[in-house]
Amino acid sequence: MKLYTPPKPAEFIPVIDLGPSFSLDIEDRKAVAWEIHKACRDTGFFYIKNHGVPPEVMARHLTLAREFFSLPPAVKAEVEVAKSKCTRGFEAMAAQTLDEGSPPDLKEGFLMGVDRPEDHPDVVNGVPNTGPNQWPTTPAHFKRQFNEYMGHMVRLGSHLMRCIALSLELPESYFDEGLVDPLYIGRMLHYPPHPANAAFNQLGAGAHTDWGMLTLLLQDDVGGLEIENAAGDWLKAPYVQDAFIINLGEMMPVLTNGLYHSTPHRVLNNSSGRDRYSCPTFFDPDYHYQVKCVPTCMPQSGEPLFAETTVGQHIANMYAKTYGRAA
Ligand SMILES: O=C(O)CCC(=O)C(=O)O
Ligand SMILES: [Fe+2]
Repeated sequence: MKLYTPPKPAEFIPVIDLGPSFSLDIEDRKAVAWEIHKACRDTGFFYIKNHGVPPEVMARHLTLAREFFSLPPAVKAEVEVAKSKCTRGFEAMAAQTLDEGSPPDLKEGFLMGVDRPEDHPDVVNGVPNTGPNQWPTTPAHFKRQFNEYMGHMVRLGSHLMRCIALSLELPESYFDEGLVDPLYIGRMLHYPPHPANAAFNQLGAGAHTDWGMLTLLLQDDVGGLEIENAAGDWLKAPYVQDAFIINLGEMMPVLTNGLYHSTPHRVLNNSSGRDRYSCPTFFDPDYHYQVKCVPTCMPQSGEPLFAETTVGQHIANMYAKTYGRAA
């Protein structure tokens, strides 16, 4: 039975100490799962501390983003997404429009994901967004360091999915079958200071919800991320030292019959003269995983609110939609 009902829309984003979730004592793990449960039903956004990723790994990854984006435009263009069949590489400024109807986003980015060689059966069979990554040759350590960071993200994402299973009163291993070969996308983003001549309602990232299961966000101390609470008020999601921000993508309401929220968010770099860098990881079960209502959230009617889908189909639809708009 789930007694908790949010009394009113959140006015702040909780910071959850993930430390006890690594304990051998199930009661410790359940205590963290309960905090996650409340946050997922309320803001759909939370910070995590004591997550096991060393602070120097986080700092180094942000430095890597700064190094990459400061390369000359022609060098970045050598690996532009247009040269990839699976949306990997450099995303030019204003290549994406996250909020339909708004002007394109004032950000540039870099995307990598699960690396599949051209002769992999999924690539041969035309599975969307599947294939090889495109790596820049400078900085020389870019690929190695990015992959190392993603190792941390995959471990943390898998751990969080076990916490989320527990938070839904499911066995902790409930999602494991979809996490043998998870579908991850690592992104780096650069938001210049908001220009005075920006178009009407043009932001760094337009209001949107994320598409997948979990987003694990590393941001620098410039700030600019905002999230919409249930009352429709926009809250700032400021920098919290050594913390990641976790939010839920659109697959989570499907899993939970709407109990857990996929919260709209946006970015505006209103700092005076500082560039903002952020590194989201989109973490999903494997391409073929069926996303459907879990038993503990199934309504009595037996008919959940959302149609089931597969991870891959959903992600492919979203790429087509948001990059198509800017094009
Ligand atoms: O840059 C950020 O803080 C958020 C980026 C974001 O929302 C996204 O890439 O989906
Ligand atoms: Fe997002």
